[in-house]
Amino acid sequence: MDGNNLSSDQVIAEMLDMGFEHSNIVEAIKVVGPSITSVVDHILNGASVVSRTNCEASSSTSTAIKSKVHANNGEVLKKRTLLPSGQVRQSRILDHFQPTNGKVKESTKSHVAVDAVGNVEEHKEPFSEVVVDPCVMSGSVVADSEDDLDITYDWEKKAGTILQKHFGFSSLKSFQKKALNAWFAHKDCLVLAATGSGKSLCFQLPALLTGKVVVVISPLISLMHDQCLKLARHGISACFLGSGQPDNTVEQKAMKGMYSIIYVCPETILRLITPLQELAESRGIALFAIDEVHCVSKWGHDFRPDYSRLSMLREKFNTSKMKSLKFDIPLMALTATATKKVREDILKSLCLSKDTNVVLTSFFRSNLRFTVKHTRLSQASYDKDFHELVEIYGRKQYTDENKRGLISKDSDNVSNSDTDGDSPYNKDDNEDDYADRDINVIDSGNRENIRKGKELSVEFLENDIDDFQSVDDWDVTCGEFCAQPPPNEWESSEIINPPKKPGGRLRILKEPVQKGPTIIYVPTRKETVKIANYLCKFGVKAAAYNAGLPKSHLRRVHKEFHQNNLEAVVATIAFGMGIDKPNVRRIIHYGWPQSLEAYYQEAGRAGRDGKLADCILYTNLARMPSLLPSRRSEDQTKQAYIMLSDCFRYGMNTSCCRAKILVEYFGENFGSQKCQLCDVCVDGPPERQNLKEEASILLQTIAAEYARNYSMGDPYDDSIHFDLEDRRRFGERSNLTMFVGKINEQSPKFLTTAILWWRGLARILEVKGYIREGDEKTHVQIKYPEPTKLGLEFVKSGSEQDFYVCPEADMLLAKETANKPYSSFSEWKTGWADPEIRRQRLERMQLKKTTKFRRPKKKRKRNADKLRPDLRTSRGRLSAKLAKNK
Ligand SMILES: Nc1ncnc2c1ncn2[C@@H]1O[C@H](COP(=O)(O)OP(=O)(O)OP(=O)(O)O)[C@@H](O)[C@H]1O
Ligand SMILES: [Mg+2]
Repeated sequence: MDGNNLSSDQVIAEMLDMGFEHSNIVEAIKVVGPSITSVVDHILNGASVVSRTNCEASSSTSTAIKSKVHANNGEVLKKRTLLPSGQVRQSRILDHFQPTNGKVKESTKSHVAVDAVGNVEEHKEPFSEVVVDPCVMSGSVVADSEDDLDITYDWEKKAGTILQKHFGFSSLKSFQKKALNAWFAHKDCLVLAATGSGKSLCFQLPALLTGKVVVVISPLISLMHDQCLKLARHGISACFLGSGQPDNTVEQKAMKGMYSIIYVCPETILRLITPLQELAESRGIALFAIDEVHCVSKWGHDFRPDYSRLSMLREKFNTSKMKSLKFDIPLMALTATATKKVREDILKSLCLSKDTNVVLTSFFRSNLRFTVKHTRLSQASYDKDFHELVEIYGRKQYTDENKRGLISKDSDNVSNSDTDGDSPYNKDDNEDDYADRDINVIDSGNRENIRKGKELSVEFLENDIDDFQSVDDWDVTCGEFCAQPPPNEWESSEIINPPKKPGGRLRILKEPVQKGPTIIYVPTRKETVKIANYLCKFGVKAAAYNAGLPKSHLRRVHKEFHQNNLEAVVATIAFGMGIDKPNVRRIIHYGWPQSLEAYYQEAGRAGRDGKLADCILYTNLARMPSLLPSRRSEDQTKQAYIMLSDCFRYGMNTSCCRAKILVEYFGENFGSQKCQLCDVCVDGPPERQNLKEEASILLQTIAAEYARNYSMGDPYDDSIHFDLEDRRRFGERSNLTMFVGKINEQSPKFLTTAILWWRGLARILEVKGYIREGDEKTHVQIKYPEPTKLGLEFVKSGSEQDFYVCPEADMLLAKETANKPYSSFSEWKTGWADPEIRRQRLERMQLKKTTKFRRPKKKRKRNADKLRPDLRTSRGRLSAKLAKNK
């Protein structure tokens, strides 16, 4: 069967069956072409050059060769000890680093085939994988300990060559070296490093260094797909497995060792344990990498139940389970967003070994400029909030041409005849039927695909959120990205400090960021469409992205975004993890994120080229955030509230560097450092105010209630809380709003101070340890305040103690709006007791009423004209009804 007709694929498969090393086969094919005889000769005879014309051999040679191989295995398979069962013992990582006299084979430029679904096959064309010269390797003595050779130096040198050749980078970052050192020492490793710092390289290099396979567990198909395509660009063979993989031969090929890197979703890997064990015994598995490992933890922001079953990997791929292994196959777990609690959970849930190395780097991203802005988050505020974006992208005119940008219809003009049932956008299945009606994501002319009455409109979407529970939820196999790397990609992709300017980093805040794409994150699907619609109207090339949209649309958005054809993507969290586009200049969160983990993860999509990028959180500071619906246990709900509360406090902060809050949230000590870029660093904190009077009155009111309700025991004892029985006895407890009501009754001075302001003060008192939450439920902010011992002491001290604090954002907002006419519901609620405010408001209401009711009257008249005269009055309608019933 050997001959010129055999494909590289077949030759590799045959020879893997014979027990040859995959890397040796591939290397030999590159020299002698796809012929079993020539490849075997090449390997066995020390790389003697066999010309392609001599490659012909009959298929019968195959069996003969097999026996020859086994007879000669002393040469080729010296480093693979044959087990009694005939299995080949998997070599140690060290075996791949015998001194090679610097001989790392130069190979031709890669020609890696990428198929329609993004799998990258290495055996179709010669490809560039660095392999150790088989002859040198087979003749060398395997060193038993790292001390015998300068192995560390050796792998670093090789890694350097690979890095330069495949990725164009000059050196490894220090955390990458540490992670690789751990892997090299056969140890498990937990890598915690900032978004965009280059964690992927830590697990991609082992495949190239050893010629063995690396298996990467990843939570999203779109993410796996994206990474496979990137690897293709770098000449590395990879594939992804899971429900999103339409080609069912890929799995078989992967299990035969035909790809260097296998991406797989957690659900699928659990099914593949046995074939993977076989793979470990044939080509060998260098490493299991678990990317986005925070998904393991219930306390993280993206819990995925299937991740928690990955402890199976430690159980099934160790030396006691697999006799052919000399060492347990190392596990490498990686994330950019894990708090201390989550880290502990990861170590425990994955059953990582006791001597797991934890590689922890700074989470600080020095080129990200964080800002929080207040807005009402309504359609009415889009003009104010997005005018900058419209200006940046330079098309301010609303034109019909612009209108076609993304989603053809303005939400205001949606025809009610387009019922949900008719809309193609409600049908996720059979999406290809609708491909031609797809949403026009960019302004590329008057495409036929936007048909009258079939366009996407806000009405077609529920006010749904994207909740992330399984790999299929956001399954977007994106097709091929043809994006070329930007010219200086290699140089610019290091995370660097923004350029130093005279005047220091503070000056940079005043500078606009360069032009480049923007991602706007919103909580609901409906808002993605509304805002994208709005931006398109002003000529911004914008697209909506949420898991409810047809997959063909999502694919297009990915593609156009990566090809720099889109200026803004308005997305739910579905467009988050793993987006690695270097030039994203702006991440806008329009509404409260659910946690700081999610926020930092999404913000981490910005500025991955190291250049200055903006991360702006627009939110209504007058409103407390609420939890978006999701499946949660009671414990998880509590945790979700804690995370939401941390996020809320981040937004309310006015005195601490935002980057400091963020990195310290992940357990990093930022010390007295400041980012010098965020709004707080640049604007400075607000003036400190002595709020002793306000603090005293609030504490007194709370303490009075506490003393009244709690008649037994020592009120100064902090351990005493109201239990449920107490509550039953004394009725419902007073919440903060009731306390403020009491203050208003007692002190007219505070009549105009909004509850919004008191809420801020209550948070400050809580942080200072003067009050605590009296409810066993967790709330976004203190709701049922109880005094602590410290608080009661403060009350006792009368007005002796000063109470200097920086007002929080809601307090500033409350003061700012106190003298303005009411503008929002929350402000409307306050101030009615003040006769002057009441008079002004009533006057305004009267005025509004008279103008408002003039128009509808006309309308009613018009409608009335259409009605039969006898039905115009209720009496007429009643008699008509009675007549009908008769
Ligand atoms: N040693 C290096 N030198 C220069 N650039 C590097 C190096 N390693 C990785 N990079 C670049 O860093 C960028 C981000 O890499 P990667 O996607 O692995 O980040 P990540 O840490 O996984 O981020 P995330 O947490 O967001 O997934 C890539 O574009 C990559 O090319
Ligand atoms: Mg990553």
